[in-house]
Amino acid sequence: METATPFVPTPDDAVRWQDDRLYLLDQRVLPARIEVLAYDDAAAVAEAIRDMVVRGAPAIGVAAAYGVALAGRTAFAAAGADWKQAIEADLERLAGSRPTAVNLFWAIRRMRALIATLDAADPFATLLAEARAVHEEDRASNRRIGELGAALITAPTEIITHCNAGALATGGYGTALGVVRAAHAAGKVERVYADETRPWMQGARLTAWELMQDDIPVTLQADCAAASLMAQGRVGWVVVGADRITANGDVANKIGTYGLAVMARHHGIRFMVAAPTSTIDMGLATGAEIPIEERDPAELLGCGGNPVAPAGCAARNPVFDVTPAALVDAIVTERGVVLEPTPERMRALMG
Ligand SMILES: CSC[C@@H](O)[C@@H](O)C(=O)COP(=O)(O)O
Repeated sequence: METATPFVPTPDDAVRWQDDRLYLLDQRVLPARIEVLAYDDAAAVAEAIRDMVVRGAPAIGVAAAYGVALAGRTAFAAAGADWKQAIEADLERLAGSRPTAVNLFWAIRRMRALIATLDAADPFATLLAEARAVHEEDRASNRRIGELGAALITAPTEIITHCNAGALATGGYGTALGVVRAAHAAGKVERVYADETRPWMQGARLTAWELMQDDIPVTLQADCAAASLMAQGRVGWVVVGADRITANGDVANKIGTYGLAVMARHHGIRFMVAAPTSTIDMGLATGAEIPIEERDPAELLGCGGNPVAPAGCAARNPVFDVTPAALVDAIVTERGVVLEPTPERMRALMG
């Protein structure tokens, strides 16, 4: 992996295949630096997912699909006709990179299903075409999610969003921010409040950056400022993305989302989850079964390299939480909208 500048990236280029290489916009250093890293092998892509060079559930899935294509290229170069055995270690590496976003496992399963149909010939072109399809389909899904989500917003209003569920977090356009983009184009967004999203600051570093590039009015707030803003009565919707939605409509998303949903219900504010169906895991009955990633407490104990807590202080750093379906007003997918999700309504959506 190396730093490369073959193009000037926009938020829609967080993941890009070009010149037979995978390029990832390094989300760890935004917005201070706009840097693109180049990847030629799956092990490095798995590391990029773990280290959050690329993050956000759909973007992780898209990057993993390209990672499988790279793995196929490496496996055929090393083992020729025996490439199917040789590719396994890389598939495991990719699957082990992060535990919560189900799009990762969805993408690997889709690539595996294709692998099962292939013969001993060089698989690279076929795997790459599938990865490109995963990428294109995600972009198209987000456009549709944007339209459907914006249609639910019936009057101009202020919106709170949490973390970053924008172009950067997807194959392009965004899920929650796709809804915001479409609603803004329709004149329905008076202002977006971006929670800063401790400890990784996706709201401050990524969402504020994306929305400012689109000239969508955005105000950054500390996570703990959301309740007092809601009490002022101008916010009509909370719009967030998801990392995994279970068969009953429970939603895992960035830590702090659950609290926002509780506060939104208290204030009579509606709560929208925007996500492609690749984020829905019908194999899990409820959110209690979702593996929640715990990251290094160092992410919490320091900020930008500066300590913010006493040395030796114990800390917990779960990076996702589960919002119960009962607090969700709408799940918006490319296949349609589920209002007040129940197992029956989720089954009807997923067929
Ligand atoms: C469209 S992205 C949806 C979610 O993946 C997003 O809200 C989120 O929680 C991202 O978490 P991250 O830890 O930055 O990968």
